[in-house]
Amino acid sequence: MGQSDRDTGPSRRRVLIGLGAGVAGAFAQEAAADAPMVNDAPHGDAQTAAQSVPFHGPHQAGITTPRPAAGIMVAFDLAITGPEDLDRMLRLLTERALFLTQGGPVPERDPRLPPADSGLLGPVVAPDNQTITVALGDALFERFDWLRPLKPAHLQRMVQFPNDALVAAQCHGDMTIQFCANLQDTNIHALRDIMKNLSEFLVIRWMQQGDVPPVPPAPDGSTPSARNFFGFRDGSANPDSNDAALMDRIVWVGAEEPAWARGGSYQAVRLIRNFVERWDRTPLGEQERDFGRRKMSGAPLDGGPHATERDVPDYDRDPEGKITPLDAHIRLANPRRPETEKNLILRRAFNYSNGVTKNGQLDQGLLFICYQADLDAGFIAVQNRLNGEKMEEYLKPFGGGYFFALPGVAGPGDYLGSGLIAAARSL
Ligand SMILES: C=CC1=C(C)c2cc3[nH]c(cc4nc(cc5[nH]c(cc1n2)c(C)c5CCC(=O)O)C(CCC(=O)O)=C4C)c(C)c3C=C
Ligand SMILES: [Fe+2]
Repeated sequence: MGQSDRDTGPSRRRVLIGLGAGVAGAFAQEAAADAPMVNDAPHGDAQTAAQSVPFHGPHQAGITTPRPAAGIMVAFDLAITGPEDLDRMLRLLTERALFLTQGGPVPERDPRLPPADSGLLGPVVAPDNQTITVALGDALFERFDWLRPLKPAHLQRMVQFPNDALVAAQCHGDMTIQFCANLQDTNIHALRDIMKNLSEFLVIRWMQQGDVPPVPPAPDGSTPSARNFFGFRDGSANPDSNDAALMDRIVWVGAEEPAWARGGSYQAVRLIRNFVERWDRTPLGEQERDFGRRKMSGAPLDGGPHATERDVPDYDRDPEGKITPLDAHIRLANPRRPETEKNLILRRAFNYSNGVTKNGQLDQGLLFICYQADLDAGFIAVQNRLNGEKMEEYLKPFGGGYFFALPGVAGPGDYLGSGLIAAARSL
């Protein structure tokens, strides 16, 4: 939807109809015309449509930038043979991502040609908080002799954890693009634009859409975390993404990686089905013990009646797990010991709802995405601690993979992966 489409409201109709009859008739008509009509578009918001996230910088947007309401993770296989193809693909992708994230008018073309744009957002593409985050997979590095020596130190193929039932067609890939925006249509528009403009290079392998329900601010002005499909607040204990020094330590890779990779981050993606029917039949107390938090407030179990999700659990005072079970999700995920500080990860998940399974059950779950500076010490270590958790009874991971999110695009002359291409050419 373009800017002009979003601002069109019922007032135009009121003016037109009000011109016709006598005063009373006109008044009645005006009131009726003011009432919303069945196919009026839901009201867009010009302010949120105009929100844009800077594209240039040392890191890609869409990792530590605030997560908007809609996301799509798309994994591609790439039709490339040599560094020249990869170079052309990445330059073109950068060009499209810059336009799509910053917005602007769609070029007009000779009507005998296909239009330049799908038209989904109208004649002017609004940025709508769009971010486009590009990551490369282990499969791509392993396929080519000219890329293998440049593979980031921790990048590897995702292997099955004990509770997984991985579906081959929904795992791995050469590249992912994470699309995030205020509206899902904005993401779909961006995906279609990229598919059209890079059709010679891209084949979609799998994709998953997801959403985060918008949450009104709390009375004290703070923003509570959104709820996942188990009804629990999700994100409470995420590390502070505004703390640049912390992000340098836990999210962005540094000197231990090949020079081209610095400023990038490891992306772990997991498609995790939630057995929501079974969950909804589980007693509240058991649900709360499984997570280690109160369902309504999100507070840790050892907090008092006024505790909030921002309170920090004190496991030292509960060594036997009498209040927060030792196998509660949050206690396993982050035991809060000095030696587990190195396992911190930045989570950026979305809820997904894919309709109904062949067995007639709701197909809902979590599009789990996290970023870290070290994949082994991050996602893999945390998942290994979670293996066997009580929550597994309600979870079935079936897809995803490990990828490396490229460093940012420094400025107008630069492009995504330029350092990797330069390194490949100098091998
Ligand atoms: C391997 C990493 C993790 C996976 C996979 C994962 C799946 C998963 N999580 C929830 C719901 C919640 N997770 C919460 C906290 C939490 N989860 C992880 C890691 C993984 N979760 C971490 C590191 C943490 C933080 C722990 C801490 O620091 O205390 C919470 C509590 C609220 C919060 O902190 O976000 C919920 C709720 C689901 C439903 C799920 C799979 C579907
Ligand atoms: Fe979790």
